[in-house]
Amino acid sequence: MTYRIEKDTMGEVKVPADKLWGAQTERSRNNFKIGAPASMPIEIIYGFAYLKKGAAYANHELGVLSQEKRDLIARVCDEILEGKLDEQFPLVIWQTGSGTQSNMNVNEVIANRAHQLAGKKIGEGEKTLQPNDDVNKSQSSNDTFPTGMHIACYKKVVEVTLAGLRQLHKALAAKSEEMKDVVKIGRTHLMDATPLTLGQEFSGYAAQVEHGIKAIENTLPHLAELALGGTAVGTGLNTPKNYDVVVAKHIAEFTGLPFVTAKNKFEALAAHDAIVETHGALKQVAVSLNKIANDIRLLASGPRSGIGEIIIPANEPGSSIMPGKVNPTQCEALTMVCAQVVGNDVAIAVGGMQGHFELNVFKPVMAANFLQSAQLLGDAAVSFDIHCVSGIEPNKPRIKELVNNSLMLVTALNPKIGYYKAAEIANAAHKNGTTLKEEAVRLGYVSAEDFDKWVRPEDMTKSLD
Ligand SMILES: O=C(O)C[C@H](O)C(=O)O
Repeated sequence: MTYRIEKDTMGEVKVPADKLWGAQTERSRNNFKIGAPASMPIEIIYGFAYLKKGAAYANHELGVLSQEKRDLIARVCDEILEGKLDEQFPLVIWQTGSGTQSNMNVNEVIANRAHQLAGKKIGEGEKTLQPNDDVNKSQSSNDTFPTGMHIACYKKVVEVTLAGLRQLHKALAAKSEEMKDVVKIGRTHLMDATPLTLGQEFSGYAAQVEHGIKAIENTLPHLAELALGGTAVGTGLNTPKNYDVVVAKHIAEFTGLPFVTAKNKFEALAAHDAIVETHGALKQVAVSLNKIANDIRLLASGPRSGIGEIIIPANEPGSSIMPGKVNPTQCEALTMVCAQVVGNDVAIAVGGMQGHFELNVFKPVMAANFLQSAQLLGDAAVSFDIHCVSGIEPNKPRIKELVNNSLMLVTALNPKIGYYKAAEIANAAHKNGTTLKEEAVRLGYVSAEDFDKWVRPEDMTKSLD
């Protein structure tokens, strides 16, 4: 491999000649061989591209950066956002907790690429842009990294998570409507209970997802607050007047998202409660989806020896040894995602607890876990819709068999003959292996005609209508 020499305040560093990064990126590559190769999510780098471009525009607008430099920075940021420079960001999550090295990675790449765009060879002649003085002007890692985090996380939640959840919600609501007349036996404590419709059961799932969507949306105003302008400790040292408001305005314009400057920059640097808060809502969604997926796989269990009330799509052979076996694989994938999200929530909570004085230094791990959860939940919701929920069919004969057999239909007799006599009927039917009707008539508590009139599963589902 051929190298060129790059310099920083500590001296000279050999950098692969074909790469755009500089000395500080190379030091980080050498000093943090932890889980390499690159694990810093590219979305964070794209967040940086938005904010560096926004900073260049704000600095120019406020008179501290030339138009020429602004335009060069903006051109490189656009290239980053087009994905043209992805391989120039080789760093890992497990670096400085402020993300300084990733900030410098972006500064160095922008400076070197701008040098090329200015028609020069990297390392030759005076630098067109200085990474710290021009690209990082009016900034610190301490306010840029949280800004990049918020941009990346907000975009991911809106574009992937919420979009996926809305699709799944629609599918569950449609299934609920489609199966609104299918009367089935309810279960509480995993034991037979009174009847309800399959539509009612699925309406509960749809409502859970709807509440999850609202929970996420409720957190977005905090996530929309940007730390940029706080610089090193939140005071805004080395920024022109009004820079925080102007830079947030540019970032909002470039992203098309409602970003605003954080009301309190000290909070925005020292704590990442906004990340904890939105991820808390993602955890709520994971809890809901886990319950829904568990119910669906239990309802579909069998086909001969389980509950078997619904039929889920047979997407692939389930077993390498048992011919003809079909497994609830989408439920399994979804519940694994939920396990990961709940685990990520713990890592994020631990990270969020670690704000020491003016700076939280768990930024990269919090951002990476958040982005993973947001992506997985959105993707899994779509997959669960397409490959499972939309194809669910009720197994009507099995549902009917289980309803008609259920001892808990006896509950309909409570208002007619009282709880004790109804219990006597149920207990006798269970003990003797007979039907409720046989025992009700034999014990002389209800005539056959009244039984047929009073014990009607479909009527037992309607008290909420
Ligand atoms: O990199 C910076 O801008 C600041 C650094 O994180 C520090 O506070 O030491």
